Amino acid sequence: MSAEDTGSTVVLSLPSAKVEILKYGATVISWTIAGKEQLWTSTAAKLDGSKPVRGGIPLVFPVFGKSSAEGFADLPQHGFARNSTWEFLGVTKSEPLTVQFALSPAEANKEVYSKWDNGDNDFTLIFSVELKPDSLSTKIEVENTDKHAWKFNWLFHTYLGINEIEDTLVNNLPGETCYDQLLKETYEEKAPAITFSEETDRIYKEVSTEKLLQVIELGKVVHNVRRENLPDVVVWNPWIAKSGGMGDFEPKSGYHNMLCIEPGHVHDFVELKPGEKWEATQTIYKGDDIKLQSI
Ligand SMILES: O=P(O)(O)OC[C@H]1O[C@@H](O)[C@H](O)[C@@H](O)[C@@H]1O
Repeated sequence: MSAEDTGSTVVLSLPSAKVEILKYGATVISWTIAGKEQLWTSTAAKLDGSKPVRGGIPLVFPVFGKSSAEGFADLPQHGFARNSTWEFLGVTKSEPLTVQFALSPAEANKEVYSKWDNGDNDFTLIFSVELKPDSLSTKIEVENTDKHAWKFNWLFHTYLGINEIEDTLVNNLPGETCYDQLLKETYEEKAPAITFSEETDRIYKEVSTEKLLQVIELGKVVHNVRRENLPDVVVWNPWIAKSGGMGDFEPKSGYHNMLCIEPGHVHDFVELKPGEKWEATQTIYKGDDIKLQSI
């Protein structure tokens, strides 16, 4: 069991599992179990801090997508957490092996941070990564260290690795309210399972966190995604044309091998008053049983 700081990354190793976190964005860029990669990261992803990483688990804060809301309109898509270099705080627990990273205005990418309410919001983010033999947990704690209230979105932009998108489905979403970002329409999900045969970009809103999300390939559960305090779920696959237009998306056939299941709080902004804290966790774990949960 070890945690190694390589300078630009932190690598946690157990006998059969490993996770690599880039300090830029505190982005998990690889997670393996018995040598098998569990996430998808583009072979053309920039890992030099020149742009957010295409793949792994980018962190989205303080805005999801673009927003015209006051204080957010000038921010680029998905905010500044994914394009700021976080401070590595070290190992905080050995069993299970856990490390933490911090971001505050002092470390934040000034150019982007200053576009959030004119850089007027003091905050502390603490990001924890916990590695177990068959699971990876990522936890975020957001604290308002300012004298006034402010608002934010949070999202774990998780790129899960799969063998073939057309053999893949996601369960436990029927009956949920969905906003389709491509159709720009809100509807109730009627499909018994979510399947993929074209570009997909949907926000499932206020999905009970009692509901487990399972990624099932040819009848086998390949990922279980558990959420704490993360009511919304973005389901994204860029398919052919969209991935073709992204310079950092390689190989171009990569859309077959990835599916973004992105737990977050994005249907509205969370408001924090001075001194208040908010926390949320995503856990991805292995396990074979299909669990169907009713509405
Ligand atoms: O290219 P970016 O900024 O990393 O965003 C990728 C995708 O992120 C998803 O979360 C959004 O729903 C998509 O609309 C977006 O295209």
